[in-house]
Amino acid sequence: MENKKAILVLEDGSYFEGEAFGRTGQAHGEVVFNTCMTGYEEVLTDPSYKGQMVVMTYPLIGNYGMNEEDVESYKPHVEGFIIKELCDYPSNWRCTIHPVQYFERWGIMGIHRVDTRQITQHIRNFGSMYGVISTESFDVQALAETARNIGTVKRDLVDMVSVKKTRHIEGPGHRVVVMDMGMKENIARSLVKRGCDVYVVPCHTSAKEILDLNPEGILISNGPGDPQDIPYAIETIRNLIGKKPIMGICLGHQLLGLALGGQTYKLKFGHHGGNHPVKDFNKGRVYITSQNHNYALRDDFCKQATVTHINLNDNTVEGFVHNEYPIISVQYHPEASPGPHDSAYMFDEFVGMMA
Ligand SMILES: NC(=O)CC[C@H](N)C(=O)O
Repeated sequence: MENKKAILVLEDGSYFEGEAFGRTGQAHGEVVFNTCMTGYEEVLTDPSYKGQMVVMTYPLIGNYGMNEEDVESYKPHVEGFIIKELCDYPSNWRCTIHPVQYFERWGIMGIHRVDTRQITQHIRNFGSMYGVISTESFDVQALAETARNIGTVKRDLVDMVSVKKTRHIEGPGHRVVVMDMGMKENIARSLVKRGCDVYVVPCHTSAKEILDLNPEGILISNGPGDPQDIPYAIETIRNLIGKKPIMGICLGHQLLGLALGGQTYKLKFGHHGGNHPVKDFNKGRVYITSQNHNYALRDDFCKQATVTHINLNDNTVEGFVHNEYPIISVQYHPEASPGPHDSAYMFDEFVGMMA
């Protein structure tokens, strides 16, 4: 692999020099760190990372290559990938493409041979921040200025990753409409595995159009960005509450909370990884969960719902149920991918609500 110099500059002026892989030029986004030890294919292709550059804390990435089955979307969505060491010679019987070729094919910028522990500690201490990866300019002050400006540009990230037209995955069981806010494919797979007849609809679909599909349940998916930036989705969900069983996952969970009158806030550096302990009060058990979010619901979020799950690391809200209607919602990822499968029971509960 050709050794081309690259630099990562954060908005506060701190910088890290390393080597480029994939596309060259410049890439920018919010820099977050992910603590998964495996699962880089799922991380790269999770649409919730739109607008973000991910630092992997695990030091060796790419050792099992890439394949077409473990992805969460047909293409990568990270804006940039920041790693300690990219494996030159991946080895796995399922590997169909080398990570470097994958990055080149999709025009994604990567930087490796940087001290990912130092970057992670910096973000832990000072919070997630915007950053720029560059192979063409090494002017730290100018790049830091560019990074600071990124945060001020508002974009509808959800609209950028949601399906453009309704997708139908036929099944013999309950009809579920998934509001696609940036759905990870394993949500669809988890429903299909349970026999559901799945309609994945674009984020701008109205409540009436959703109800016209005659669903037995509605699932609001994960997705990128700040939930408060998409008032149209909150309005749609408000018009669905009480009409059908609903399940919210991650961004979907935050939007449901907002539709019920709750409030969201931004965490210092978010939860991104496959090792977050969550207590389920109803079951009296602790599950290790897969997580990827920067925002959270306040714990006093509304009177109509009850908090059912909390994160044991920082006591933030991880799930709730509605006090009157069949609505369940979790901040973490019951579909895992990557991460532990402890929480797949949430999909069984959703199917149970529809039965
Ligand atoms: N994975 C998700 O759905 C993330 C939700 C939201 N974008 C957040 O960062 O909190």
